[in-house]
Amino acid sequence: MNIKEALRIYFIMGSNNCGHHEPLDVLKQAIDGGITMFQFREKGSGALIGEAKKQFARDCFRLCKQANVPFIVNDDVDLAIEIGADGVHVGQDDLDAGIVRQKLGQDKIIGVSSHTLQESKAAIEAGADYIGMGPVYATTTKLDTNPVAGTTAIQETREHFPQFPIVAIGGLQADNFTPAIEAGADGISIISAIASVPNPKEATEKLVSTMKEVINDA
Ligand SMILES: Cc1ncsc1CCOP(=O)(O)O
Ligand SMILES: C=C1C=NC(C(F)(F)F)=NC1=N
Ligand SMILES: [Mg+2]
Repeated sequence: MNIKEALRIYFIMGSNNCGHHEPLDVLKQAIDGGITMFQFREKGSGALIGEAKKQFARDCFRLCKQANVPFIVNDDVDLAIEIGADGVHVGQDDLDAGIVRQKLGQDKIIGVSSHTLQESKAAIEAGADYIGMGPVYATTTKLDTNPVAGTTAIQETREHFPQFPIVAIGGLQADNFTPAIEAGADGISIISAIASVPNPKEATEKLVSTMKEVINDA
């Protein structure tokens, strides 16, 4: 699969991000609306744990599999291995990407959060398949984000790594993500602009159509 195309509209969700609908209904609507990849990110206040988390992950994975949408697990490498996920996303304070690669093998997707050129270099050398950079704008979805970064770090990493897959994250909406793409991101990752709106399908369709205007092969 072409990772850059998978990064175009990368939906991230946990049960506590869903405002108006049952989580599985939100994911179904996002898939119907045209998301290109999904990250299962069950963390923060009220997050499911243990068997309930595992079952929710399996239910999300089933919806993604039926639609050929790659399914990535945030942080929890053991859960990813247990359910046969397509990959894992780790942050700077999680397992090193090199160790994750040893555990997952070559044919899985490994994403790493990066905030600086230095962190991007380290992630790329460790064998990451993509990096997530942000937060581009202010967000209340993740309470312990780094300071709002704008698109500078994306631009700097793009200048040093012209072809490496980069996805932007943080406060992204249909009406504000274009600068991140112009700075060099291959796609956008979204939580609240899809998960917490009254009509997730419609919101996703708007993101997809806007992305097509910005990237003509999207
Ligand atoms: C997980 C994460 N990492 C940096 S910002 C963020 C939250 C993005 O959520 P939203 O798309 O609702 O701003
Ligand atoms: C903190 C995060 C930063 N970036 C990404 C992604 F968009 F997938 F790269 N996911 C996260 N959970
Ligand atoms: Mg993490």
